[in-house]
Amino acid sequence: MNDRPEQEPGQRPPVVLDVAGLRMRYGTHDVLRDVTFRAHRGEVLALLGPNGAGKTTTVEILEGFRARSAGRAEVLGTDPALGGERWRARTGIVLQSWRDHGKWRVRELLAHLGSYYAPYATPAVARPWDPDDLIAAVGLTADAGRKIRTLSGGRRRRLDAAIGLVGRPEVLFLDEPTTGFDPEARAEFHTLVRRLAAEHATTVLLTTHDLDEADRLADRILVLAGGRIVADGTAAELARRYAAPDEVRWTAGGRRHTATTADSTAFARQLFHRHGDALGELEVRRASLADTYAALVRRGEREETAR
Ligand SMILES: Nc1ncnc2c1ncn2[C@@H]1O[C@H](COP(=O)(O)OP(=O)(O)OP(=O)(O)O)[C@@H](O)[C@H]1O
Repeated sequence: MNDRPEQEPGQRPPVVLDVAGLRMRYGTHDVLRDVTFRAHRGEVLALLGPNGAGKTTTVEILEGFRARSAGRAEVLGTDPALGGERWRARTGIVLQSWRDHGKWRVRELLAHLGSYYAPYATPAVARPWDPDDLIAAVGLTADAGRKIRTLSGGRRRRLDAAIGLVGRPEVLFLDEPTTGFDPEARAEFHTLVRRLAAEHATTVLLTTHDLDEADRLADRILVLAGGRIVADGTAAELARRYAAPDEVRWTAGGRRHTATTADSTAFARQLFHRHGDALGELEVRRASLADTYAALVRRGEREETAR
């Protein structure tokens, strides 16, 4: 089913996640100081940050599982701290792993959980997702009749994803969704998430440590460091806006040299000019997205310490 709504050309889809000045204090420690971002319908956002940056905390606040200390948070136009059953039925969560229900069979569990969502079906969104269609969408058809405790770790994670999707959520929260996936399962999962966004206009917020995953999957990357969003944009925008310097290496006069520069072409030109034939082993290493990310995190953490 394709439930992506008709949209006037040039019209921006509605805001689904709206977070402003979000703060979270644990004891005397401010984990989130001032987190501000928005997501529109059908957008996939990756929240990237080092260990302990507060990614899970942010997601849990938006899921309504954690009370914030201050600031504004709205999910589908509702404050998650006040969201009732009807609101919850429109959100989906993929938790780290579904440990219970080991004796249940895959299809049986999805049909059972799905039945809770039936009262929340609307003319625009049929709920729940048909179990067999959902099982096919996450690539578990061959395992539909198996008991959950006999599934491999990667297959369990696919089931976790199916559990998060069974109510056909309009917004989906994924906390490190592909941890433990093999490369093939990861690629299939990426395809599934992109399809949800493209065909069903599902808004997705996922946390990850994997820059490559964020780059492949997300329309926008948010970097959380020092309690703030220190960068917000596509991978290409981040690389352009916050590019870490290039590294240039060369030998001259029998010695090896290394320098960093924002303009490696101009730098190399100067080296040729200065050393002529004495210049050797010239290497230019362009800053990668990983370098840009590392530089952003360092800057965010430095700014936090300086406050
Ligand atoms: N209930 C709690 N009480 C006190 N401190 C907490 C609580 N939950 C989380 N923290 C602290 O808040 C900080 C952020 O934790 P959080 O799990 O949100 O980070 P994260 O970015 O998701 O980290 P990771 O990448 O390691 O999963 C950490 O220092 C953590 O120890």
